[in-house]
Amino acid sequence: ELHKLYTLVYVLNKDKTKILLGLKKRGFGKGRWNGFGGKVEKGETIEQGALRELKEESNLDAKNLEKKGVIYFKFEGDPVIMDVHLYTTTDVSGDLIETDEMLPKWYNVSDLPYSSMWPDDPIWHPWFFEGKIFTVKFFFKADLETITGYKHKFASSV
Ligand SMILES: CN1CCN(c2cc(NC3CC3)nc(N)n2)CC1
Repeated sequence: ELHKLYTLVYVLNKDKTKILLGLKKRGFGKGRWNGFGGKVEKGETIEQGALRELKEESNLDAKNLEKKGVIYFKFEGDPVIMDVHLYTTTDVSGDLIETDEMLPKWYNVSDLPYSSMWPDDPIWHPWFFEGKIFTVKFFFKADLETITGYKHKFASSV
């Protein structure tokens, strides 16, 4: 099928009590808090794309990224599936800045602003915070709000 590759990077503090989110200021997902990421471009690996987007959107350099999963999104009436490759890191350098794309803010992982996040987040976040490696496929209505179903698998690697 038709798949378009995207990345999503969550930066956590060393004791994993806090997570860095960004408020998307324009484009797809404008007005929602999310991790950092974007499209994977020709000529780069998915991981290189994740590092590039983190740097572009937050000015942070991740020393290494841990692959945590792949989230597939199918939207009613759209044949193209979004493959969102999920990474995490606790090892970043550089000065966090607000960019044209993102307003950054550290959140307690116990108190995330789910009403201003994508509706799928509360479904897969528990698996992510439990350190599981997973794939999940969401079926959305065209309104980008209504989830008509999802199917997930736990994996040893993705
Ligand atoms: C480059 N970005 C990364 C993040 N991403 C999404 C999407 C998403 N839900 C889909 C219904 C839209 N949920 C989260 N948490 N992130 C879209 C592409």
